[in-house]
Amino acid sequence: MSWVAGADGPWGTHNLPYGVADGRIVVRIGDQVLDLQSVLALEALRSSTLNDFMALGPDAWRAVRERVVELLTDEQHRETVEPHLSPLAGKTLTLPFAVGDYVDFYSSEDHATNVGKLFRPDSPPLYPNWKHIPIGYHGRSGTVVVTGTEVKRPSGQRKGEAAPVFGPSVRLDIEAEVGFVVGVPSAMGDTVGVDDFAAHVFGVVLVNDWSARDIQAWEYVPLGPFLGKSFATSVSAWVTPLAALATVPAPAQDPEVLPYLAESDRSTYGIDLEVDWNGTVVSRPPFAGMYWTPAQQLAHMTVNGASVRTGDLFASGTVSGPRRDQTGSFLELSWSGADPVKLEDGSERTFLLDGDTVTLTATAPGSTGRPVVLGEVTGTVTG
Ligand SMILES: O=C(O)/C=C/C(=O)CC(=O)CC(=O)O
Ligand SMILES: [Ca+2]
Ligand SMILES: [Mg+2]
Repeated sequence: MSWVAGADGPWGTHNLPYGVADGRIVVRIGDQVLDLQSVLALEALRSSTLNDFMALGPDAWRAVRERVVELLTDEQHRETVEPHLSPLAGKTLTLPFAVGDYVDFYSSEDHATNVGKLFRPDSPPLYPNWKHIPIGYHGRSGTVVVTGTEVKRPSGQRKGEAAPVFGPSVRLDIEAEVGFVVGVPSAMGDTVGVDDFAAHVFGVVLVNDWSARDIQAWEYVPLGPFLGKSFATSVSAWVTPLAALATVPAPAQDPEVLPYLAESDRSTYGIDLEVDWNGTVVSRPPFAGMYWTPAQQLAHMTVNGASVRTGDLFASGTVSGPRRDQTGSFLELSWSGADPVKLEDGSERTFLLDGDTVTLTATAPGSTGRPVVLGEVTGTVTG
């Protein structure tokens, strides 16, 4: 048991996510943060991003985590460590890592099926490739922003009656996703095997991949997502290390995948998300049901010899479950606007209005048996 007040809650020593508060690397414990460079003699922690630390790899990550648990648990360290704890309230949390490349997948069968039906009503919802290849695209890392950053409604082209129309998006949406942060890079020409995920990936963030459906629907043929998604992607301020999370079995795949995607132990994380729209929980997307696992995504992303770098972010794709109240986008939740969502304040919504706030939260089974809370990601839309 930790000597820190509040450590018996969800932010105990079983969790210990990493972040950057007032420009310094910290871990969260209860409602406080521990300044790591003050208590650990590790050069990589003298930084305002996690990148140097993440590049050190699993042995260093494990050693630091074990030492921090010891410092916060063993009463003999209290006197030296306590001065380096301070309240989280009032601190400025910045993007915890310098984002390298950003890739976004499309790995929920339910989401892909729903979007297929809504965007391409005259074709089968899943293309024949979908169960053979983790579909994804390269996004815009320069517009990945930390939770709390306002999101300005994008303008762009959308389909009109006779000619395209230009103006602010009228179908602004969210995508509730789980993001994976690369720590250990790979060399160009090398591949990362499907069983080598934990040797490269440092941790997990929550992601909101804001999406302008009207811009997207007009522009995506034939090359895929572009300006409808590149204006903002929000991530949580806390990176939950993989070590904090328990693994759970991933869904079986049929047909059998190619050997480079075949995992010896097919597992994922039991991350249960909640989507809150202006104070009303409208959806609870279950990550564990995703068809393609993050290990398969990383293997696929590098199978052509493309390297990954420290700070690369790859997101799962919208997390949707089979039920309407488990969908990770408002496109699905409102069935493209046909079925408005009622909020607790009595108002109705289809897509986002200016002033709306969306907050994604999540919990997951933890590696010690205690549940882990992930850092939230929130954003308010401005006109
Ligand atoms: O199927 C399409 O044309 C488009 C799909 C998406 O918008 C999904 C996307 O960005 C990937 C994901 O988040 O699942
Ligand atoms: Ca997405
Ligand atoms: Mg985006």
